[in-house]
Amino acid sequence: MKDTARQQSWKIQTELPVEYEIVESHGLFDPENPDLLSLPGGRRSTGTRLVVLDHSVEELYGAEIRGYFSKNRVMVDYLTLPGSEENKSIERVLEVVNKLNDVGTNRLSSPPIVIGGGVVADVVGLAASLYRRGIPFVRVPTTLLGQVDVSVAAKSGINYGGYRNRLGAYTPPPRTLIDRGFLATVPDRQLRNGMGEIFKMALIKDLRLFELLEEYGPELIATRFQDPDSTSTSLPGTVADEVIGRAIAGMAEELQPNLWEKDLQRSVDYGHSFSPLVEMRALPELLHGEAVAMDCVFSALIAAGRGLIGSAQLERIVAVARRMGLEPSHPLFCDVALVLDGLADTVRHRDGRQNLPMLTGIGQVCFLNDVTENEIERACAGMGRLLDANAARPEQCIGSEL
Ligand SMILES: NC(=O)c1ccc[n+]([C@@H]2O[C@H](COP(=O)([O-])OP(=O)(O)OC[C@H]3O[C@@H](n4cnc5c(N)ncnc54)[C@H](O)[C@@H]3O)[C@@H](O)[C@H]2O)c1
Ligand SMILES: O=C(CO)[C@@H](O)[C@H](O)[C@H](O)[C@H](O)COP(=O)(O)O
Ligand SMILES: [Co+2]
Repeated sequence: MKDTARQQSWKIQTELPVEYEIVESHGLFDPENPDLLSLPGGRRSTGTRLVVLDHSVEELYGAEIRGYFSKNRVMVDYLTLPGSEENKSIERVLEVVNKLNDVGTNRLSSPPIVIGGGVVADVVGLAASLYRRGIPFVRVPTTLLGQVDVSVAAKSGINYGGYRNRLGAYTPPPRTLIDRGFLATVPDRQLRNGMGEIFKMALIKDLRLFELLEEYGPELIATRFQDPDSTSTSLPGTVADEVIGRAIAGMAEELQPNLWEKDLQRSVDYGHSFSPLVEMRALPELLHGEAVAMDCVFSALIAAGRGLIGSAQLERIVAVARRMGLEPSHPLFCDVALVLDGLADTVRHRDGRQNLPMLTGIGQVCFLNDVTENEIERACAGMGRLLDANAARPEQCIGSEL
C-alpha cells in the first residue's frame, strides 16, 4: 500500500494581470506621428521590426509606410500576406514564424507590427503567440470589421480542418492603433461586411446604435466613414465616430469581465452560433460579417417563433440588414441538416450547452439551452421565405414573407 502520509505535492498559484490599449490615431503614417514607433510603457524598440502588410495595404499604402519608417530611421523588414478567409491558415502562420527567424526578432523589444484586415491580424496574432511561446505585437486594423471588432479582441485564430478558428490563442497585443482614414479605400462590400458585426453589437446591447444604423447605415457606407464635405451629404460629422466608438466600447464592455471565456454564455457570440459552419461551407462566397448578419436574422426568427420578440421587431431587423446591403438569407441557411451540424459543433465549443444568445428585444439578450430541432426547421423555412422574397424583391412586403 502507498504511504500517502509521505506523498509530497507542490502547487503553483499566480495571477496574470492583463492590460492592453486600443488607441485612435489619425495620420498614422505622418512621419511626425510617433504612435507606430513607441512601445507601451514608453520604451523604444531595439532591433529590426517585422512589419507584416496585408496585400491590399501594400498596394495602397506601401510607399507611404516605407517612407514613414525610413524617415524615422527605424530598421524594418517587410512581409506581405494575402487577406481573405482562405488565407487564415497554418501555412501563413508558419510563413510569419519563418520571417521572424530571418529578421531576428527579439523576445520583447522589437514587437512585429501587423497592418491589415482581420485575417492578417489573426495570422500574425497566432504566430506571435507561438513564437518563443509568446512575444508582443502591435495591431493596426485597416478594415471596418477589423477596426470595430478585431481591434478589441484578446484572441486570435486560424481556420483548420474545415472549421473556423479551430486553432488559436488568447494573447492580446499591448497596443492596437485605429486610423479611420484607412476606410476611405475599403471596397463597399467590405464595408457592408464590417456593418454585419456592428449590427450584431447593436442587436445584443445597443438600441441607440441600431437606430443610428437604421437612419445612417447606407450613408455611412457611401461616405466610407470619412468626414463628410458639406456639399455631398447631410450626414452629421460625428455619426461615423459615434458608430465606431459605440461598437468598440460595446465589445470592450462585453470582453473585459470574461476575457478568458470561462463563462461560455457570451452575448458577443450572437450571430456566431449557426454561421461558422455555413460560412466555411460557402467559402469563398460569403464574407464573415455577411454570414454573421444572416445568423443574426436566423436567431431572430427563432426568438420570434418563441414570442421573445414581436413580428414588428423582426421585420425591423430584416429591414435594417437590407438597408445596409446585407442579405438576410442564403440557401445554406435553409439546409436543416447543415444548420443542425453547425449547432452541434457550436454546442461542443460551448462545452456541451447551447448557450444560444437570443433577442428579447432590440438591444437585449437572454440565453437559451432548449432550442429544438423543430424550431431550427421552422427558422430554416423562414430563411427560405426571405430568399424567395429576395428573388422577387418586393421591398414593401417584408411582413408577409416572415
Ligand atoms: N481575433 C478576433 O477575435 C476576431 C474578431 C473579429 C473578427 N476576426 C476575424 O477577422 C476576419 C475578417 O476580417 P476582415 O473582414 O478584415 O477580412 P480580411 O482581412 O480578409 O480583409 C478584407 C479585404 O480587405 C482588404 N483590405 C484590408 N484593408 C484595406 C484597406 N484599407 N483598403 C482596401 N482594402 C483593404 C484585404 O486585403 C482583403 O482583401 C475573420 O476571419 C474573423 O474571424 C477575428
Ligand atoms: O468573429 C469573431 C472572432 O473571430 C468575433 O466577431 C466574435 O465576437 C467572437 O469572438 C465570436 O463569439 C466567435 O468566437 P469563436 O467562435 O471564434 O470562439
Ligand atoms: Co465575428
